[in-house]
Amino acid sequence: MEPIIRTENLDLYYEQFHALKSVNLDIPEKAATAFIGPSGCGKSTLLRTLNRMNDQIAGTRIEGLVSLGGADIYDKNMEVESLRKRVGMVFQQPNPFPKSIYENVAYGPRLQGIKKKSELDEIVEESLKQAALWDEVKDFQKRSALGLSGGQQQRLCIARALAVKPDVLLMDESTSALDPISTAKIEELIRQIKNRYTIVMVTHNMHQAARVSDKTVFFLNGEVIEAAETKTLFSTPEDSRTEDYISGRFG
Ligand SMILES: Nc1ncnc2c1ncn2[C@@H]1O[C@H](COP(=O)(O)OP(=O)(O)OP(=O)(O)O)[C@@H](O)[C@H]1O
Repeated sequence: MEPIIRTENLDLYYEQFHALKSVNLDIPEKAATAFIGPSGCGKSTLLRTLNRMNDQIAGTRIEGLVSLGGADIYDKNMEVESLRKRVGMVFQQPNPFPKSIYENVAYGPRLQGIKKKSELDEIVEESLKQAALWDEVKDFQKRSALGLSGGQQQRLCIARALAVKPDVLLMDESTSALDPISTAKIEELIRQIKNRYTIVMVTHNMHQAARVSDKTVFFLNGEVIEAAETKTLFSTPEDSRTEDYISGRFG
């Protein structure tokens, strides 16, 4: 699997606190990678470094390299807006705009200058289909997104992220606020789209990582303990700490 994202000797500090310690990691292109590990081990912190969301947290300092398609994303010439277009993000809580279903998805493409209604219609339909929401909302696209269920809102947020055709989709515990049926729908849609997009997901749920990801990365105290093909990591982990974690002995 070809890496699209690479971190080299990546350290991150929140003021004095050393949250990521010399992380060396390859994220394969057009596949799903899951970050697992106990609470506070740095999974979300690393995810946020991949589209520079940590820039917004005062006191954050980064050393080392994060590259996307070979380009250093912390280079002074990197435009953060265009980086975030290429690396989209879906959060734990669904956060649709207080606008119609249609306008939520059309928002990004409009910002990119697409004005033609037929073109926008096509992007909205395709994005809603990819997010497995089209059949449920195609006749109600003018209704407020806030009237959708939590699970539908989360799939709408995924559609909104996909509408700008990102290379990478970051998902930060994107099913943890949802019921099991909504969670299963999102897992299924990840399986459907992961051959077209690079997906990086933080999950507390090891079973979810095993079900949907191709590669799994196990973190402990800000360090990558083990990164391997998901099947290998869950069947024959190399490190005893990985084995203890996946067998439920801690965390
Ligand atoms: N904005 C911040 N300022 C200071 N410390 C922070 C900040 N965000 C996270 N941390 C600390 O960095 C460490 C890693 O946090 P992070 O949220 O990345 O862990 P996580 O593995 O995603 O945890 P969880 O599974 O609970 O979400 C924790 O000790 C956390 O308290």
